[in-house]
Amino acid sequence: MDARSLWKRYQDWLYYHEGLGLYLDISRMRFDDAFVESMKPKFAQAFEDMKALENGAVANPDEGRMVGHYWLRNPDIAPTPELKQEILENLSHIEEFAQKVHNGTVHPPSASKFTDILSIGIGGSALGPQFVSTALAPESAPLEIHFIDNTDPAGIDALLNHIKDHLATTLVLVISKSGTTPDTRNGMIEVQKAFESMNLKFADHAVAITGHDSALEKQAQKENWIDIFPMHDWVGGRTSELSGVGLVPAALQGIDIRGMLAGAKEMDDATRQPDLKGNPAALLALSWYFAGNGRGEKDMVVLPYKDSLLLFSRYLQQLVMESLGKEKDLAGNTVYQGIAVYGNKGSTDQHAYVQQLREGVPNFFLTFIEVLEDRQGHSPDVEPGITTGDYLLGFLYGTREAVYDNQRDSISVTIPQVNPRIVGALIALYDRAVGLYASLINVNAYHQPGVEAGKKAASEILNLQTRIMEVIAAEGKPLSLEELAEKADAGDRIEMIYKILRHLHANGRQVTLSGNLAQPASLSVSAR
Ligand SMILES: O=P(O)(O)OC[C@H]1O[C@](O)(CO)[C@@H](O)[C@@H]1O
Repeated sequence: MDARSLWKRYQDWLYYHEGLGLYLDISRMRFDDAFVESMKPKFAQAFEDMKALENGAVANPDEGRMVGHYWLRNPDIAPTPELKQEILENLSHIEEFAQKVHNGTVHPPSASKFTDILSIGIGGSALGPQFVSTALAPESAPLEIHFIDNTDPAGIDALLNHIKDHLATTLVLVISKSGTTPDTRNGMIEVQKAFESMNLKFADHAVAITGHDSALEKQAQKENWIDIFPMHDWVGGRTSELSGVGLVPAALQGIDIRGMLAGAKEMDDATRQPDLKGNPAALLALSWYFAGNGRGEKDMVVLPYKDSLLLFSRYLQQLVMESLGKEKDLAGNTVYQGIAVYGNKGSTDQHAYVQQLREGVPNFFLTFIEVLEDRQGHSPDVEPGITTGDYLLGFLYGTREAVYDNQRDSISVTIPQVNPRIVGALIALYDRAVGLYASLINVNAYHQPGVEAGKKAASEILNLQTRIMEVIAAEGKPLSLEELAEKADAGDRIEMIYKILRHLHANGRQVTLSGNLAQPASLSVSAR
């Protein structure tokens, strides 16, 4: 297409949200009118599905749950007055709590104010708060936030070491919808022990954000933690940033949570429109469908050209991949759906993998995110009449052009600045795009059955560890791996037994491995 036709196509397909000052440009996705026509019936259905979902249909049929994250930003559309009331009360609860922490009404036993937050959670109970903190936490936030989002002992040590001088004034948020996620529970137990080792009472520092009646809620009640915020049954982990999960940490950091909710509501209003061209989420879903033939054949590379949006791609990775990556569709057919998402930020990534994007395997499409405001305040020239921000713009559009010229498609989202309203709007834009796309490909976007298999297998490995340790202790003499497997009644798990022993041995735990490490079958194991 020549430059003039592209300019026309740009204008034909440009979406602009006046209130938010947000632009969406899908002109560099090479679909034609026939494709758009062919998608219209699917979109008509997707808009209907979304309407039903917002009205309280059981849109997550496997788990028998409603899907209500849209109600959080507009309680007036909650399906019952009780739910509306609950949402409003929770919001006031969050704001009052943050205010009490800020003014010292809620304070640690040994100091007048909390200074730090330690947030323990994983997946949807971490990614949103991490993204929002990086994007929006003010320079001198009333509390500085830190995260434990893994069951990595060295990672926990590094974090605890970093905040040890502030532990006495640290407020701990334990965030888990299920209240049973082992990674989160492990982090919590290690943090509890760190408090005890400094003669600090953990309960006086702890807040739970969790589902009703969960093990975590019960523990918090029994131990009389500072406070408990609910996670609703009808809000999924990956769409929970605008529930207590994201709002409690954000409010504590002094981030304008009403602004985030307002931006999300404005975007929800725009993406509710049953009009393909006038609905930015539908335009995204259309583009994703086109890129990957509705089968996720191309990966989504997300490149925000702004450091503060670095974690947006990681946030979207869970939102998109956990929602769309499904083996079965809603009719039970095997479909192996999904869209792979990766990316960090521009222009940084141009010096990492953009070489391959420009010239290598054409198995992706790009999403550029441009922020119009360079910085607050004046930018000095780095060359006559040219600033660092001009360079960033040049690199973004240079890359867009270079990849397009080589048959690689891209979407561009342009926002005026990174502020709470816009961040809320971006979250809402992608929530809806994922919901619509899921409807186009007929999958349940709101469950995650695949994650359970890994969790179950992990728990079997831990049981196996307990079993073999019992055998080793009872035996009192060296055993070959074969003998151990047989005695533990796990003849088919010999490789796993070897790996458990290797790990225990490397950490100086209860076992000693003798023999040739290069030949696992030659090893024998005894109690240390
Ligand atoms: O909030 P929870 O229940 O601890 O779950 C954390 C994450 O784990 C998952 O269930 C996947 O294992 C995600 O869907 C969720 O966001």
